[in-house]
Amino acid sequence: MIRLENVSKSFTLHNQGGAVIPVMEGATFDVARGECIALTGNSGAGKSTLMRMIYGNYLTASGTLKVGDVDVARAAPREILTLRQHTLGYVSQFLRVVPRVATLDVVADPLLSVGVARDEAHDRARDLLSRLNIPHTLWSLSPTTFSGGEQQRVNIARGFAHDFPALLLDEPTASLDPTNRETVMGLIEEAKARGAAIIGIFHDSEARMRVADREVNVSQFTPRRVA
Ligand SMILES: Nc1ncnc2c1ncn2[C@@H]1O[C@H](COP(=O)(O)OP(=O)(O)OP(=O)(O)O)[C@@H](O)[C@H]1O
Repeated sequence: MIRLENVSKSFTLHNQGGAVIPVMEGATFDVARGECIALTGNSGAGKSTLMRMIYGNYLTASGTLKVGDVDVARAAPREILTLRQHTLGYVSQFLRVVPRVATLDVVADPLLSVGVARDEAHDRARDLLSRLNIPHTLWSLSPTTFSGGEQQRVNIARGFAHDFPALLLDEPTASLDPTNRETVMGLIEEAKARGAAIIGIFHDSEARMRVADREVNVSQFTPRRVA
């Protein structure tokens, strides 16, 4: 479902004399449907960079980076938007809060945008918000004023609302209490069971061992720096 072949990337620091910093070289691996792989490696190895490349936030210098049939390394912006709408979900650590939109609509939005009927989308959103222990009284309010933990859980609910065939998870259990952590582990296991291909960064090693089928150590793709 997700296939990387010889993917490389460098950053050009325009404000520092155009210095070019290679950060990724020859990244090659794939993720099958129903499989979860964990990106590991030292701090600075390039885990977040790789996730952002797969999501199309960072340009890929060379190689192929396929999600389904789409080569993200070469796709036009419009194709990437369609991919994000239908195929590739991303649960980041923080919610990008849209002012004045009710929490229920924030969570239902990914479903509404792929044409799911309003009632069905709201039922799914209610179910997720209940499972993630967001009090009923908050559902009609914008999450703007919610606590950090509540915003994180709203973000997770939104990320799991649509059954994306491929999912990127950036520290999905970070700073959750044990009950909510368990719920998120359950959501990941359900996504795997329905056939989602998942790539995650899990600093929580227990979570990683439980849900990941394999680890891919990104340090092997970090270019060697010549001293
Ligand atoms: N926007 C950017 N501009 C320039 N360099 C960057 C940029 N983003 C990341 N880097 C560099 O790319 C390398 C990889 O960073 P990245 O954040 O992907 O590592 P990581 O493995 O996710 O680390 P951590 O576990 O600490 O989050 C680092 O050397 C970092 O300085």
